[in-house]
Amino acid sequence: MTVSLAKLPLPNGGAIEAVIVDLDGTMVDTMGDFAEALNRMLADLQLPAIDAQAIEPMVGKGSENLLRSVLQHVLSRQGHVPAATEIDNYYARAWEQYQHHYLAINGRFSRVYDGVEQGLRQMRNLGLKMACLTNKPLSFAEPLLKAKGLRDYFDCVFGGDSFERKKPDPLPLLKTCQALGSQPATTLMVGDSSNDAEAAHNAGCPVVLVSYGYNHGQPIRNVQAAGYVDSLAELTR
Ligand SMILES: O=C(O)COP(=O)(O)O
Ligand SMILES: [Mg+2]
Repeated sequence: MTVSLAKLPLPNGGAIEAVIVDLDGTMVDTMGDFAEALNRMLADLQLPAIDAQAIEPMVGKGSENLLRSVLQHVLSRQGHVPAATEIDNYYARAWEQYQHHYLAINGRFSRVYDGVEQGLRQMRNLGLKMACLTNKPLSFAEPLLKAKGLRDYFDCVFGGDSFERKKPDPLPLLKTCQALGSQPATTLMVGDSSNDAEAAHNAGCPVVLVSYGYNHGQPIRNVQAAGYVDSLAELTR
């Protein structure tokens, strides 16, 4: 089933008044940036490299979770599972190096998915209020959106460190609705993962998922949603 904004079943037959769009895996394919920044960081720490395929299922729950998963992966050897304390020993330096490298390469190894600009432009033309809500730190998200020419489509942008908790907690969605001045029931979340869907369900927002994103390595159609699209441009058809 594909879906368009005009056909979304909403309570009381209401219409969508606002849209909240996820960033990684929904608007921008950032796997190249993640791989580059993480491998530069791992080289600094004199740890083995990791390939993009192994990184993909780790993306979507913010940088701290990503770094801990990557350290866990590269510190695991046959017969050795790293203890939490072993990961802790690397964490502070890993975060510092990762931040440095990510900001240096941000956007250079990533690309905007087909249909994103068209979809965003059409949603703006419909007069919808629009926010970007990502689990990426805000200091990574803002320059990436600017570099890709996407920042000006949004009334506001929030990152994984903008609020007390991240998606899948509903708090960031509720706070974003507040900032937009919209009701959750008429605010559509557009994302690529169960993380986005869970946050939306718990916030009372309808959710549509893109078919091409990351979703922690799991098939996206196993995640409950009002619909699935192959391109953001489909939303306004
Ligand atoms: O976990 C991340 O860094 C990015 O996640 P996003 O899919 O919420 O943009
Ligand atoms: Mg995502």
